[in-house]
Amino acid sequence: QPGGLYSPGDALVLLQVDTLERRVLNSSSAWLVEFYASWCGHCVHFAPTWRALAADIQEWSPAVNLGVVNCADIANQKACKKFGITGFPTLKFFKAFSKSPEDGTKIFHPGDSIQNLRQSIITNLEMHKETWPPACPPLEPASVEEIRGFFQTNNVMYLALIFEANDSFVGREVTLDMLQYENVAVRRVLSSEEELVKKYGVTAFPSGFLLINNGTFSRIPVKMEARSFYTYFLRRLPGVTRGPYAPTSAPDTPIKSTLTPRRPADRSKVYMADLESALHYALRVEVARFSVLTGERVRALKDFVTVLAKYFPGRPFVQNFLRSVDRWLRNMRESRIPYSALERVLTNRKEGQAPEVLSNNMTWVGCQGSKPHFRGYPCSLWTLFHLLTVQATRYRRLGTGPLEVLGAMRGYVWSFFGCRECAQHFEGMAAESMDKVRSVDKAVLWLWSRHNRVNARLAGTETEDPEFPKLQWPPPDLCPLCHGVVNRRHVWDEAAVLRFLKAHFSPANIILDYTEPEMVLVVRHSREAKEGAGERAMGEGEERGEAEEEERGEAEEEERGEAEEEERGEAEEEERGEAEEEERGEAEEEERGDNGRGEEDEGEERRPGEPEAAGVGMEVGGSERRGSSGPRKPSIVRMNPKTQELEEDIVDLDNFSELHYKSKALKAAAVAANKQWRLSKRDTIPLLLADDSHQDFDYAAAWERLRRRGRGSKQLIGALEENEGDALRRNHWFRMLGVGFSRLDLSLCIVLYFLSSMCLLGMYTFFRMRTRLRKGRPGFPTA
Ligand SMILES: Cc1cc2nc3c(=O)[nH]c(=O)nc-3n(C[C@H](O)[C@H](O)[C@H](O)COP(=O)(O)OP(=O)(O)OC[C@H]3O[C@@H](n4cnc5c(N)ncnc54)[C@H](O)[C@@H]3O)c2cc1C
Repeated sequence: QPGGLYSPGDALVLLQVDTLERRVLNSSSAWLVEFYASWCGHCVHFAPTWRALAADIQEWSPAVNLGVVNCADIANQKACKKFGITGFPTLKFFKAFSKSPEDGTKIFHPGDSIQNLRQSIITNLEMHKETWPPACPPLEPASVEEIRGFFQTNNVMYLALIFEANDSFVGREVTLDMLQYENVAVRRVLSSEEELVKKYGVTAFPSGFLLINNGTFSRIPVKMEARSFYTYFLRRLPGVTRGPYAPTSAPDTPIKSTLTPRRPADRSKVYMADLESALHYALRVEVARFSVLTGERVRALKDFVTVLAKYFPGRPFVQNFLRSVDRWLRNMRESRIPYSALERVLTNRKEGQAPEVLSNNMTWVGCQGSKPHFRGYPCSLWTLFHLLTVQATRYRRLGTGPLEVLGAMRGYVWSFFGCRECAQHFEGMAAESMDKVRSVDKAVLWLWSRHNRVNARLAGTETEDPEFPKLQWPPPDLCPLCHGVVNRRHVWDEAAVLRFLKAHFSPANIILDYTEPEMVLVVRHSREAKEGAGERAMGEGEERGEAEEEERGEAEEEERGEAEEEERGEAEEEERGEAEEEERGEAEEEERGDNGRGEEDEGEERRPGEPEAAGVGMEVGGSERRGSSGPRKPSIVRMNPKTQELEEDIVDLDNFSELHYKSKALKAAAVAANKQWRLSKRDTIPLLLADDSHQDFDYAAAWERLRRRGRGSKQLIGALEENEGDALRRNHWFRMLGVGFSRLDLSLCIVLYFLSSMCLLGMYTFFRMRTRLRKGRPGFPTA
């Protein structure tokens, strides 16, 4: 499993999307499957136990198999959803010959002890009623009659009897341990079976007796009356051999493993790639685990998306995306939202003058771990929420109170965060003190201090990436002023910490390295959306369980989604956009006022996503952004100077992409205007400005550079040409008439033609009448 916690060397079956159902359902053995997410700290913590359990019961495999599925692997996402997995780790037991994913029953693993888990497997095996796994020996206690006629009905040399109390598992464990061995059988006998106890003179429980088919018997001579001693003794008996069963440790399909190259990252920066990956994972993977969102989850999602739409300082098309999802959710009055309906909104579809796109790539940069299972999503989620708490201090007027962002985080973590034990820990901290937070500044500090508590708890555990030790943060090299010593004890200077957090989690400190350029995203996602629509249509036929949801979702989507998007959407966008703009403007003014008074040493305030000046106590941002205002030279990629050299190509490609896309956007705007779509001044002016500023850009040369760049670029070029081709095909009718003719132009021509004809006809009639009148006059008598 690429990036997973387990490897082919472990004694368990690594299941993937293509093997999960095939292996687990309709199997002649039972299965216990761990569904995990490689980024989940508790899964990392649990992995050694699961691995050890697999090794411990490896010999039970003809009766019960142990498997694992990494649900963090996007390829497995749908399969995990189908199996009803909403949190990690989840253990599900599937009886032999289970028919559907819903047949799995959750197994709780109190204390994560191997013994508890082993016993739990036995208890579940015993639940088989009609369809007992063929390779599993009987586990129920033996009776006097069965023992009496045992050698007549069973062709074995030995019968081992384990005398034990009713609640002991030793007998059943030894039975399963020996199931692959021939010429020997094992039965447990309860201490309450008096006749047998008396017959063999049993005085201690547990104790083992060996009966041979020649009628003799003796006590099993072991140092300790325990499972491993019995098993060891029985496996070495003369004539006892291992049967033809082979342990199932090899996976069906070869493991594809792609090593992700290490991306150089600067610890003093925040990376947009991490933040966008967090958004994608949170909205399209974590939320997607629930086929239907109800009650608390609906509220939690709405709150989360609202704070994102308000405060996330993203690239414009990401902000558009978030606002559009927020608008859709706010218009949803029902307390029940099928994910299939939400999914359509979360799929990037909107192109044109205001693209709404969120990448579905997961690229970790500042959150990249030394191994794939370290860091990643949880790291990016912390980063996202720190950023949001800081952004909320900048736009106080937009906020609804000091708990707005923290409350949204609490709701999100509780309702959706896949690491369920992490969610419980966080909820514990929130319940303890979150409601005591009285200001947005205090909210920033509350999250910082609680995160440090988590860091302290996890330091030195197996979830810690050795290359990124869990320190109390920020360390002195990042913020010397944050640290002090009083009475030889370390103390935090909270005012300095707050200033540092505000600078660190500010838009100016966000680096765009490794983000996908806008145009690449738009082209790729529109293609994926089309493919996705096709797949969904096919999938609906197959996935009967989900059919109802899908249908309802589609109907709702059709009724609501499209109507809302098209009818209400535009009007609301304008209204709300303008209202928020105003509010932001006011907030900014106010904040500027505050800054003028010198309360916060933060420099000029800006709207989310706009550049800002350097913060305090650290090097923030690149020089090209500092203090810039008005139209800037187009550069959507702000490279970290350290990686600039390495990534020269990416800058070039990104610049090209942006410029090309903007020119396309301008064309789209013209088409939109012709279609009589509403384009406000606010929309068109930046587009015109953008295009003017790019007039000297040589597209032909850029295309050529792309072409020369070989295989990697071919896909992109293909996609661009395909997209371009689509547009051309759509417009060919107009192109035949010549550039610049639109439907509106043609209609105006026809109307003018009609009016001028009418005018000529009128004039003709008028002159004709006058001539007639004149001709008739001489006939009249003159005075
Ligand atoms: C809500 C929540 C609860 C969690 N609970 C658990 C749990 O109970 N058990 C478990 O094993 N894992 C838990 N995790 C995961 C764990 O906290 C880490 O996120 C994960 O181990 C990755 O660690 P990391 O080294 O990338 O740094 P993280 O702790 O994820 O930090 C990410 C980045 O934030 C910055 N940072 C670090 N500390 C602070 C701070 N105090 N204030 C501001 N910024 C900071 C640093 O730049 C750091 O690189 C939880 C995650 C979340 C989001």
